[in-house]
Amino acid sequence: MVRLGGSIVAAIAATAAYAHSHDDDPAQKPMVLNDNCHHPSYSSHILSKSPLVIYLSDFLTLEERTHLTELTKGTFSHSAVADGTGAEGQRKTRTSQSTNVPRDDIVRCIEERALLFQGFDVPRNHLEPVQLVKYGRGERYHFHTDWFTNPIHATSALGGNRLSSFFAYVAAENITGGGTNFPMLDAPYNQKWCEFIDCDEPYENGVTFKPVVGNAVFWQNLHEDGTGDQRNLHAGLPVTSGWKIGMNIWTRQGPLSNDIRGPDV
Ligand SMILES: O=C(O)CCC(=O)C(=O)O
Ligand SMILES: [Fe+2]
Repeated sequence: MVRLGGSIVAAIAATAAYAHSHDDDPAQKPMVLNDNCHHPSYSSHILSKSPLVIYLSDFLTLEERTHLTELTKGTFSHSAVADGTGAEGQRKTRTSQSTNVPRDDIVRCIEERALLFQGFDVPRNHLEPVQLVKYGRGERYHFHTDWFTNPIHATSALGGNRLSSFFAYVAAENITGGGTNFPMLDAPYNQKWCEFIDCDEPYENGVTFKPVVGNAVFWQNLHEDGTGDQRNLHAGLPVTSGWKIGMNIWTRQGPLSNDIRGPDV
């Protein structure tokens, strides 16, 4: 294992439970993509180095966004939250609707982009099914971390915990509100960020990413030793008018079974 910086011992301890061989499992082999998978030339801007948070502009093309929206029409249902608070609690915490996206060529192409962004060492079966989340007026997702605090959701059979998250803005219409707020991040100084971040928020509210369609936020959920990083606590702020659709791509520490990942279509 080659590691740049960080503690090798901690890194080995964190990944040992998820050791994998690239040779025998077809799901670990590089994806075979059709000729239509062209990655857009998106830009990356580091927002925070610790925790690692990177803003990606033009991460999704217009064609991909249209396709994702068409593909999932009529399939949304009330979003689940894995915190064991019971159905009523779930409804209050996360009032959005969500759906898993069938993995066709275009979705595989987006998955490949998310994997390549993370280097060359993340096998594709570490990705959860791509999820879309839709919010109408008044809907929100209260403060949470994407990594699971309850170990029953992070067993090795479930691929361990969520190492990283991409949250992309797929669609929005007449939207006010609906930003993604990270209260523990320091707001950056340069005015150029105001294109992507709500610069009207008071400094003590942290960073609120505006729902700019096509763009995405990437962040690391876990520390090097595999424990959860509380600093990436975040919320989908209430949509005050209009609606938005976002996309989650979550990478687990280890492989997920085909049952969980679902079929290629
Ligand atoms: O809607 C947002 O802005 C954030 C959604 C989110 O954090 C999630 O789905 O885990
Ligand atoms: Fe989240």
